[in-house]
Amino acid sequence: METAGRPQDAVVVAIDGPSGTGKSSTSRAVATKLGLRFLDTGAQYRAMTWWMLTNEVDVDDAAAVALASDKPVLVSGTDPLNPTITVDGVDASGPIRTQEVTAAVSAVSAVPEVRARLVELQRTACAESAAAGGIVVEGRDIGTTVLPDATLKVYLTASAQARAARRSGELKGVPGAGQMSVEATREALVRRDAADSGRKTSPLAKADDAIEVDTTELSLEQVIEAIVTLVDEKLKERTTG
Ligand SMILES: Nc1ncnc2c1ncn2[C@@H]1O[C@H](COP(=O)(O)OP(=O)(O)O)[C@@H](O)[C@H]1O
Ligand SMILES: Nc1ccn([C@@H]2O[C@H](COP(=O)(O)OP(=O)(O)O)[C@@H](O)[C@H]2O)c(=O)n1
Repeated sequence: METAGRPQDAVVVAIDGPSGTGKSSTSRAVATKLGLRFLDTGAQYRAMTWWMLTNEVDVDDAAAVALASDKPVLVSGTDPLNPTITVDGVDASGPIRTQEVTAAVSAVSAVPEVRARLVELQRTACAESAAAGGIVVEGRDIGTTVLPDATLKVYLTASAQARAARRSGELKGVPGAGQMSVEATREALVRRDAADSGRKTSPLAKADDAIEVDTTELSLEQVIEAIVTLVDEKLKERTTG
């Protein structure tokens, strides 16, 4: 019997965790290795935030953000080798990584109307990926809210110091991202994690059935291997019932 492409056979991997734990890099690599699609939901919240800033919506005015939240047309390309994001047809992959967007994104992502809109896009991307075998989706609330029936849920952690060192190393190569010391980067990411964990709607949280992986002492390659192994184990459980 032909089973490929059936939604119930698709592999859905949810990867959540705070900033700099390695969600994007590991998710892309896992999706590439397993031949799955890839979705960076943080990029969508960043794109929404960029649109608000560009259109002079006060990001601290939740009512104004809510009112504008259905205006931007966001499109995410889910090829892990070339993930893309456009806003109103314009490539937003560069502008969404600036410090201005990073500083404003937690306020925008706390607005329930923004979340409702983006969660719908995320579930649609997941449903569309079934024909390709499935998807790796990364963010803050994928296992708890967006895809509670995911095949595998992983919650990545790492010490704040390790995360800050990784992030500030990475930002050195991004034009327009601005330069910050490791200490300033650490303070900014701890502040953002607190805002993301403390919001009312769908906060950053580990799902009860997520497997926690502390990446502080692991190389990127080790984290990728660990997650591929966890997916394999889940698929074996499926076939053995
Ligand atoms: N296990 C790891 N060890 C060392 N560096 C890592 C590890 N995982 C990710 N990185 C690096 O840390 C930076 C942030 O990773 P990223 O995947 O963007 O994290 P997140 O999506 O959780 O914010 C990137 O430069 C990435 O290459
Ligand atoms: N599923 C998600 C993903 C991101 N976000 C928000 O989007 C922001 C940016 O996410 P990101 O994944 O690009 O953050 P980094 O850790 O990569 O800098 C987060 O700080 C959250 O405020 C969210 O609320 N829910």
